[in-house]
Order: sequence, then C-alpha cells, then structure tokens
Amino acid sequence: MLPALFQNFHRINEFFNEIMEKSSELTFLFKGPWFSNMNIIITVDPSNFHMCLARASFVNYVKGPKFNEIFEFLGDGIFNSDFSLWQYHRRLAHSFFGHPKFNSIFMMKIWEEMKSRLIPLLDNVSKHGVEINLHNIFKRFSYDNVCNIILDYDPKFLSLDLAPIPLFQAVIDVEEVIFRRHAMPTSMWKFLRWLGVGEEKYQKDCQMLYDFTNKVIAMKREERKLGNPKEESEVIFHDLLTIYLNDVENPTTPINSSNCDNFLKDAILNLLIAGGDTIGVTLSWLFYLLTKNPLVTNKIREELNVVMVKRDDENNNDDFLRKFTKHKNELVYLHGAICETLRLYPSVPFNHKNSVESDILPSGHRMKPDMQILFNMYAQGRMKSIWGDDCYEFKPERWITERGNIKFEPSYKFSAFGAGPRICQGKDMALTQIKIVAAAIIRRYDIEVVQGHQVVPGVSLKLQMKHGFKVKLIRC
Ligand code: HEM
Repeated sequence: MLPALFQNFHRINEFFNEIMEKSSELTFLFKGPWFSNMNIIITVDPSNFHMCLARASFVNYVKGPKFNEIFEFLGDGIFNSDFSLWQYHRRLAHSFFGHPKFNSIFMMKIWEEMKSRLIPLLDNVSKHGVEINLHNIFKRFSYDNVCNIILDYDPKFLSLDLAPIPLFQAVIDVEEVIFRRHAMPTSMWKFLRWLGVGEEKYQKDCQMLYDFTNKVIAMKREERKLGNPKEESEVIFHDLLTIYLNDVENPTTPINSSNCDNFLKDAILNLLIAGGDTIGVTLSWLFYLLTKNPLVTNKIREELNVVMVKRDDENNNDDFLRKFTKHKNELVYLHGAICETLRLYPSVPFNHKNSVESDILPSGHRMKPDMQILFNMYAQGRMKSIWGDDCYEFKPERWITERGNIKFEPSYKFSAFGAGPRICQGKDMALTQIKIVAAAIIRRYDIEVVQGHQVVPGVSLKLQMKHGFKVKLIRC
C-alpha cells in the first residue's frame, strides 16, 4: 500500500475517500512494509469515532509518544499532551472560554476589526474592481482575531497595504513537514531529517514562530510590570495569556518553574495554531462553495433580509452587531451552509490517537497495544452510506428540520470539531465568528472567482487552498 500512498500523496484526501467509498467497510488496516512498523487503522465509521473518542475509552486512546514525536514542534501544549498535563491546559482554557463575559468581549473585538479594517478594505477592493486573494485576507483577519482574543494583542496582519506576513508561510511549511512525517515510517523521516532532506527550512520556520510567541509573552510581562495592576476583584475578564501567567507565577502551580518560559511558549503557540488558520480556511471554502451555488447565496440573502435588514438601520454599523447578537440563532439557513462547508471541507481533515491496551472496535477491527488509529474527517463527510447519495452536493437544507429549526448531528458523524472530552474548545466562538463575517460579506458583495484561477485543496494538516482564492467583489 505504501507505493500507492506515495503515488497519490498530492491528492491524499481524495485517495482515502475513494478507498473508503469503494470498500464496503468504513474502516481498513493500512499496512506498511514489514520494517516500517506502520500498521494504522483508518476509519470513518461513526461508531468507531464514538467508542474511541468518548469519555469511557478516553484513557485507552491517547496522543501518546508517536504523536508527540511527529508533533515535537508543539512541545508541551494542549494538542501534544495527555492525562494531567492535558487536564491542566483544558482547565485554564475552560475558565477563559466559559467565562460569562467571554461572548460579549469576543464579539466586540471581532466587530471592531470588521468595522475598522475588513469591511473598509473589501469596500476599497470592490470600488476599484481589483482582484484579491480572499484566502489570504481571511487568514490575516482570523490570526488578528485569535491574537486579540487570546493574548489581548493586535498584530495588525490585516492592513490596507497587505504587506507579506512571513509567519503565515512558516506555519504552512512546518505543517507540511509534519504532515509528510505521517506518511513515512518513523525511521525514514528521522533519517531524512538527519540528512537534512525535505526539512531544510523547518528549524528556521519553527524558530520564527517561537520568536513571535516569546515576543508577545515578553510584552505582556513588561506590561504587567509597568502597569498599575488593578485589584484582582476589579478585573472582570482576563485574556488567556494572563490566565496562564497568573497560574505559572503562583507558588502552587504544578508547572516546573525552571522551564516555565518554554512551557508558556508551547501553551500559547498551540492556541495560535488551533485558532489562527482554521477559521480563515473555513471562510474561504464557504465562499468558494457559494460562488458555485448562487441559489444558496440568494437564499442566505433572503434570510438575512428577513432576520436582520428589515430591522436594521443601514446607516448605523453598530446596529448590525446588536441585531446579529440578538438574532444570530435565527440564521438557520446560513448555519446550514457553514455546517455543509465543514462537512465537505473540514479545516482539520484528519486526527489520530494511539491505543494503550488492546481493544476491539465496534467495526470488529482489532487494536493492538500502541497501535495508531486515524480518524478521517474529510472522507467521513463524503461517504454515501453516512450522508446519502447526494453527499457531494452542497445542501444547507440537510441541516434544517421539517419545522425549520437547526438539525443536530452527533459529533461522531459530523466530526469537523472532533468529539468527546477533547472536542474543540473554540467551536462556538469559531461558528459565531464565521457566521458574522459571512453575514456581513454576503449582504454587501457578489463574489466572482477570477477567470482561470484554480481552487484546489493543499496537502497538509489543515485544508488550505493551495493557490489561494482569487476573486473580484462587486458591491450589491
Ligand atoms: C472552524 C474552526 C475550527 C475547527 C474546524 C477546529 C477543529 C478542531 C479539531 C478537529 C480539534 C481536535 C480534537 C481532538 O483532538 O480530538 C480541535 C481541538 C482544539 N481546538 Fe479547534 N477548531 C477550530 C477553531 C478553533 C479556535 C478558533 C480555537 C481557539 C483558539 C480552537 C481551540 C481548540 C483547542 C484548544 C483544541 C484542543 C482540545 C484538546 O485537545 O483538548 N479551535 N479543534
């Protein structure tokens, strides 16, 4: 199977999708050659997702040392951690995302960036009729937002001059290296790394990301030293970096103080990687699908007219935020379009865990101890036996009940955000952010893909658009 994998590496997501669709089963054993130690179960079966990711089996399906090695770049952050370290990260992040003020503060921050930078930029682009790479714009916007929300720091990646951001390329390059490691026996990628083949820029790229994170942490420390700290009781809401700083500087912290700076860097970098690209990638695929499905765009516009515009005062931008906040749950069709996008183009296309002890999966496949299981979210969203014969169609109606409400699909079947105790902590924030940006743009512009521009998914840990998304915007 390894030669077929190498041959199809440039279209790996489609390759696995085809294998799954052809076989009558939703799970198969991927076997590398005898020396490779590559026996991986690949599954799209919701019952396997359910069993392995649910709380009951949580301790038997872990990230584990193989994952940690491949993802060494993430250090001791949440993605790379298990057991008590994972619980520690999860607890701190929960105190942030679950704070009663969180929703109103993050909505204000997003709206501020939309009003002051995103919309003026897009207005300018449409006024002059120029082409723009919307994928890059969304990426700038979502990195700004995640930094603003998590670090209370605005890197201003989105600006009128659109100067190149080397940090974005560094993330793409690092993720591609990590992705390639998945397709090789460990001994092979380590040998290639030793030779310096295929990972030439890797160390430099990692360092660029570490430097950025360390710089922001140092700035926050300086601010805390110089500032006039309020009494703890006066502070109503802390950003997540401050929550981490307060904890690691507390004498009761479980974190070893000798590597505290490194630990903070890992913790923050993991969150930037989690939130930075994922929202921008989803927005890009959503608008791509809308350009292919103008009837869906029209229906979303009609819904926005009924729910928002008729009650809106066009001249008052802030009224849009107030009305969106109040009526966002009524935007059922738009919600369906976003879920369809994540079903067909999940921004994180796969995920994997390692078994601790032997087990038998609901599909009947046997897991040996220390064996990898790969959950293929991309193929899961495109299986006829799971989503029906029309699974390749973009149909927001799929997510609407007969009574016109949002239809719930279990996270083991609609797995774009993962499932079980490790489900994405940014899920609600991401969905709201995508919804508000989509609502504002769909109301204002028609989008046309530049003639001859090819939109294709890249091959990496996230479902980037390989050549970007070049479009023209026409004010409607
Ligand atoms: C469309 C946007 C997003 C998608 C599709 C997405 C998807 C995912 C997936 C698939 C996982 C892995 C779950 C697992 O390991 O089982 C995950 C984990 C996580 N996500 Fe997201 N994510 C998105 C946005 C965000 C945002 C904006 C944040 C905020 C910073 C965020 C924070 C996290 C965190 C902290 C975890 C780790 C959970 C853990 O290991 O316990 N995500 N996400």
